[in-house]
Amino acid sequence: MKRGVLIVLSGPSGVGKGTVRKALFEETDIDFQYSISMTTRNPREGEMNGEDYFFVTREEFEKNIAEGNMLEYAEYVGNYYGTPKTFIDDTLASGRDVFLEIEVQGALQVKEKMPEGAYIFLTPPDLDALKERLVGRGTEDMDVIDKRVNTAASEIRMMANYDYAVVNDEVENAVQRIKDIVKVERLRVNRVLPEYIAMIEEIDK
Ligand SMILES: Nc1nc2c(ncn2[C@@H]2O[C@H](COP(=O)(O)OP(=O)(O)O)[C@@H](O)[C@H]2O)c(=O)[nH]1
Ligand SMILES: Nc1ncnc2c1ncn2[C@@H]1O[C@H](COP(=O)(O)OP(=O)(O)O)[C@@H](O)[C@H]1O
Repeated sequence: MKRGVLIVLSGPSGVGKGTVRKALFEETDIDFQYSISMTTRNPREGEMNGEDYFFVTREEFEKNIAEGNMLEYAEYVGNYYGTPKTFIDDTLASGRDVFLEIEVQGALQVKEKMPEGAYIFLTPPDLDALKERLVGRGTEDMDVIDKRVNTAASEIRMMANYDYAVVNDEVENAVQRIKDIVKVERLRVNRVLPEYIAMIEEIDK
């Protein structure tokens, strides 16, 4: 059976990953399964357990790491964030596309394990715009914002390790660029896979 495409959207905090992802999921012509991450950070106002994140204690998170349940995890500005493994494996195996929205260290860990995915780095037009977005969102204190902006400077250097870079100037533009990338990835998978299967069948004869 055809495997789903793994789409990984990453980039610095405040660049607009969540905003772009939500806009993308509102498009009617896409059908991605969103991977809900696990985190030890506190829920923000309006966030729901099991919808935005699985909110857990540090002990619970460390137990999941020890039991090998995480595809990847990272410690980011004092909290753990990670991707539960089973959902990804099962969903891809069932032929559906999976969408991950994670920070840079985690995305690069996934790339090591699953290089066949489409790795997209969402970048701000510039660092001033990034800081303005974090301040404008108003969900973190100034010292956390400064830490996130400092982290962003080193994250942006990792852009070269991705397959695609998308500038989030306007949300609609970023959404369209990601849709175009997924079209290309589907073509790539659908072109390579039948040839590969034919080759295996030939060898098996
Ligand atoms: N490695 C990793 N990073 C994640 C995961 N889930 C979310 N993140 C990232 O962790 C960072 C902090 O997330 P959060 O506190 O929700 O802030 P926000 O994404 O800036 O709104 C962001 O860059 C997220 O994309 C995950 O499962 N694994
Ligand atoms: N293209 C854009 N132009 C201007 N502001 C944006 C854009 N994309 C997102 N934002 C704003 O920037 C802030 C951070 O966006 P968010 O999606 O929470 O980022 P992330 O998930 O990457 O941390 C939010 O207040 C959001 O409304």
